[in-house]
Amino acid sequence: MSESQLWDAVDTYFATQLAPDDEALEAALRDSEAAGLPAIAVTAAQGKLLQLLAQIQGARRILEVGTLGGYSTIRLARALPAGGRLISLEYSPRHAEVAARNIARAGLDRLVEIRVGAALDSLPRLADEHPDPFDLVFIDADKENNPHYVEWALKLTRAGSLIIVDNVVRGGRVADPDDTDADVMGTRAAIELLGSHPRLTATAIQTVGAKGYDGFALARVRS
Ligand SMILES: C[S@@+](CC[C@H](N)C(=O)[O-])C[C@H]1O[C@@H](n2cnc3c(N)ncnc32)[C@H](O)[C@@H]1O
Repeated sequence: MSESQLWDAVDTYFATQLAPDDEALEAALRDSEAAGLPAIAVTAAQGKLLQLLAQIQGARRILEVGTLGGYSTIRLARALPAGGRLISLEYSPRHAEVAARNIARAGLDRLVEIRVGAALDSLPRLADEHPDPFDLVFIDADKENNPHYVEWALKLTRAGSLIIVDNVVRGGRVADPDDTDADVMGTRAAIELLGSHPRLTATAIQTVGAKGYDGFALARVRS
């Protein structure tokens, strides 16, 4: 068995025991695949981690950047109490359409709003509405804009809010200062911002699993 097959087998075991997909999550993945969306949603175990983090956080308001087919959106929205709210920003109208159906099937459409467009256009519009602060922000879209998304997350949160940035390892390239790939540079800039910003305290964790070698960063807004 190769290393990645082993990671996959252990992830499947953990997901089966601890984070099994129910009908709505399975259908979300199935319909996303049928609609030709890329298979780049978080894994089952990661989705459950997001749900647990939102629950531990007591999140009532969640902002997501990057909806895809709504798999992570469903996990996050399941952590919300009645009357909670999740706003998810998605560039692709096609992805948003598939996600909206998946979210409705999961019975979460009253809690979730998908806003279509480039997130860097949607975020200032959202800020203009002076929304109540978000308790958790999940950043999982175009990686080159990660530092901008962290900056916007800071504007839209409160002391104690949690900011999660996904896929920060870039196959290990994040540690290479000479790498000029836009996603790597965006991710490095986000990590450096998380580390240097006076209002944030953060860490990042490397992971292995069904999606191979990956990782995420976690930051708490401290003031
Ligand atoms: C990795 S996928 C999100 C996966 C999803 N969070 C999940 O785990 O189920 C990234 C998504 O971000 C969207 N995206 C890419 N660039 C974007 C942008 N500038 N603004 C908003 N969404 C964007 C892509 O269309 C894609 O659907």
